[in-house]
Amino acid sequence: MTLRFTVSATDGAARRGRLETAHGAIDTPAFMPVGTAATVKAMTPEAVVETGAQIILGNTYHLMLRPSAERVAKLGGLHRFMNWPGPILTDSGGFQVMSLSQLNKVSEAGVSFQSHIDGAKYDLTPERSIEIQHLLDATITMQLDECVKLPADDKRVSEAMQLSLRWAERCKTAFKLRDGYGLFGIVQGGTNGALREQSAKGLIKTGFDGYAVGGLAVGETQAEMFATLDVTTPHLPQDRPRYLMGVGKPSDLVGAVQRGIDMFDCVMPTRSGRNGQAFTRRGTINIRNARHAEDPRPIDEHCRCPACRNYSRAYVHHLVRSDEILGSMLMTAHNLTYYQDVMQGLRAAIAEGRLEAFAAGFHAGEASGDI
Ligand SMILES: C=CCOC(=O)Nc1nc2cc3[nH]c(NC)nc3cc2c(=O)[nH]1
Ligand SMILES: [Zn+2]
Repeated sequence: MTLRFTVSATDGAARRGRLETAHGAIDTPAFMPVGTAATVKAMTPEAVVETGAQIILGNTYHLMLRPSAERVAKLGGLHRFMNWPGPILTDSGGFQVMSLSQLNKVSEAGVSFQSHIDGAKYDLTPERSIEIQHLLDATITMQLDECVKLPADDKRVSEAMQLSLRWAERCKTAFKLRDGYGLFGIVQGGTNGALREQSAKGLIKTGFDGYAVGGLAVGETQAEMFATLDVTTPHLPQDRPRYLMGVGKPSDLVGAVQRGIDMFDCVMPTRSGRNGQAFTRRGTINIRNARHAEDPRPIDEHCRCPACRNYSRAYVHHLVRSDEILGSMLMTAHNLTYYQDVMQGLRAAIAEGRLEAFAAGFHAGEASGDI
């Protein structure tokens, strides 16, 4: 095994773990800020470290188009290029090809598409995706998969899941084994328990360093997402990390950790932060709302972030309303800090066997309003 994952405590299906990689260790459950174009938008690497994040996500689709994987490799790889010293997980590009590119077509060979930037044509095969992620020097590489938007009929979901299994094999064959680097398979199967079990068993037979749960947060309800996790994670190995992609809002994180998920990534804290949405222990506020225009209090008086330590809601309201760059910086730092504090709370609660009480307190806080 090239990635060492140890579970130090469990509480129900939840696990407190640690993943050792070539670029540093990750305490799980962990949230990965999204660094799409080799940057976590509006944040320097130092600011990202200060939030408590240990690992970030890079997007293969964006980087292969601009500046290209070959150029990043020539410049020493993604860690050097963006001065991020810790682990980086890169996606395989498949999901973003389907959601961002034009004229994309899926075949047994892979996905062909035209760049949304300049219309240039690309063929992304499992082998090329692995090669691109190798050129980026990704710490954790993701298999190329086919994710189906929900709702979809079982036949469609089953075909995509079987294709993803065949691509998983090809990715494993193409992946260069290096100590401290890993390759994750992706479980597909929509909200269908039998298809999820078949996918999990197929991936385990091939063997991966970690297992992602794909095909969720694509239009289903939170209840459907949780129900799918309930019939998926029990089939996954206890001694390997589980990664739920594209999730989510804070209550998604709490519920998914309770169902055995160890890793997350989501654009919500960064993207919605730039749009004025601030996450707090008592729910979310939109700082653009007029009621904050003269509020001298910080966004969250318990928060340790640069925004809450040094600025009023009134000032951040002014910055965001004025579309000032500092507004994006402060909102992003706040939201990422809040997300990391939720993860830290979950890790401590699992270690001390009080996850249920933590979750109850979390939900009570979110429902309390008066923010
Ligand atoms: C992202 C890391 C590695 O992912 C892949 O290489 N492929 C992949 N990405 C996804 C991303 C998702 N975002 C959401 N909601 C915002 N749902 C998603 C589902 C998938 C998926 O099924 N596969
Ligand atoms: Zn804050």
